[in-house]
Amino acid sequence: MITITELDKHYGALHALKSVEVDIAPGKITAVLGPNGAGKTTLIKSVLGLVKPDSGTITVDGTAVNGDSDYRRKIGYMPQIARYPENLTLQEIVDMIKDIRGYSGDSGTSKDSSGDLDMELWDRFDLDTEKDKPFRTLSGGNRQKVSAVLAFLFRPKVLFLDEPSTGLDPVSSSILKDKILAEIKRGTTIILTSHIMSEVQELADQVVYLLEGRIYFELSVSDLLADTGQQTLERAIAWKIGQNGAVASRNGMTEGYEPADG
Ligand SMILES: Nc1ncnc2c1ncn2[C@@H]1O[C@H](COP(=O)(O)OP(=O)(O)OP(=O)(O)O)[C@@H](O)[C@H]1O
Repeated sequence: MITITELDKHYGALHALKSVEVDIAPGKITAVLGPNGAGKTTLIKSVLGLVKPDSGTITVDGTAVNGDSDYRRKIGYMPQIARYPENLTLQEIVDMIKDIRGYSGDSGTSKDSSGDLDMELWDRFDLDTEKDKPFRTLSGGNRQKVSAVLAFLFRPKVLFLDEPSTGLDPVSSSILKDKILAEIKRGTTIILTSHIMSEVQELADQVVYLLEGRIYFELSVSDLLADTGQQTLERAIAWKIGQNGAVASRNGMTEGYEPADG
């Protein structure tokens, strides 16, 4: 579904992505993991066309990202921090996004008549009660909910969720997880980042682990648990990083270290 080859990105002197190669399988949940500053958001934003890589190629569903902006219509994106015009109400923000995407007419939300739009999260988060509030007055969690609604709204084929549960209460976070799992049944391809390993273990099929801008390993969650003999993803990753890290330092490698196969 998404193929990334030899992707490189510098921010000034900082080498944020180093010859990154990834193949994201269709219809699965892939978690892009790694420590703070590893390059996860840069990688995701490169696929979204929000960051311009120095070199390399990205194709989404067969379309080269640089050559065609229409591929973005297939993509939903829930950013790490939701930023929308602060003075618009929640309803106005949804209407604005619908306008931009060429949906007209019905200004309703949960009662959208076209049926093309997915308002399930709007209803489940009970956002009708918040719809007339300006965005600047919303709590952090409610901002996240708006962001989640907009990511799913146009029934995208590919969904990017950057730390989706941050700021959500447990009930809302469960609602969002149910929605993510339901989308997978519909055949959507989902890429998420998270620092909550229990959440990743619950949701993800595949893990792509980035370290200092490089792919450190790419494995299925089940293989990662089996290979490391650990019960939890958190322990499995700590084990793998510890083991590979020890090998790397024994060999005097850090910056240019190539991880062991799998
Ligand atoms: N616009 C920018 N200008 C300069 N440096 C940037 C910019 N965006 C990111 N960086 C740097 O690039 C590196 C990778 O950042 P990125 O946000 O991709 O990391 P991340 O893995 O998503 O981190 P986190 O887990 O903290 O969200 C970091 O060192 C960051 O400071």
